[in-house]
Amino acid sequence: MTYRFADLKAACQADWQAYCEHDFVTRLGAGTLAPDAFRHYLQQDYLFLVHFARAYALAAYKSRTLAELRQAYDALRTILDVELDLHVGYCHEWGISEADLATLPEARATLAYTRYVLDTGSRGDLLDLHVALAPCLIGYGEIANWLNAQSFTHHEGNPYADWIAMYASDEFQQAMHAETAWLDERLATLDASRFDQLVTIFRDATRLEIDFWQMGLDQST
Ligand SMILES: Cc1ncc(CN)c(N)n1
Repeated sequence: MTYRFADLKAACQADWQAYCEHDFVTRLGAGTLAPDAFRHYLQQDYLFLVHFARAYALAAYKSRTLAELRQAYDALRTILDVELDLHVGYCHEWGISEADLATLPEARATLAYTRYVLDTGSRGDLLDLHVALAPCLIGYGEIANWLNAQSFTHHEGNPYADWIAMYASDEFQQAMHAETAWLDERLATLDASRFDQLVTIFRDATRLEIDFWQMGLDQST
């Protein structure tokens, strides 16, 4: 059998759907999410993105070729210069200053997810690390597309419209497609036992994304 990224999702179908169609997501689309829940999510997501950037620094360290090194470098630069910059600006609009962000305590869901990704990358190889990062990069792109296709999603006057637009943007969508293509190429060479190892990583990371949404909804720390 020749594996593709779609096979990872199919192996974790229920978890993937619970992540992509979580209540936090549907309320974002409908514009009914409690502002305090979104604010809490934004704060924790800042911490998440800092560790996400570190994960790409780890990807650089794990690289074996110049192409892999460049891929990690480009991703790290995009997170720092685009996603984190946009995020800090977005936090500002929601009344959260950079000084607040610098002193935030880390919620347990943030700690669990980010350290899981870093640990998976530390003990495994570059593919393990990319699979642990896939729910993040590919998931948010799919979520934005799914929201844009739902009749309950409001674009006019929705306070979360900018957030959806950020992940539906050409830049983010291109990064998502490039990552899917990279994974398709790597997964195609694997045997069943290696693929099963990666399913475990992908499922764990997807479940940790679900917990991250829930942390936002519950405003848990
Ligand atoms: C928790 C989480 N997962 C994914 C993304 C998209 N990079 C994000 N900003 N935050």
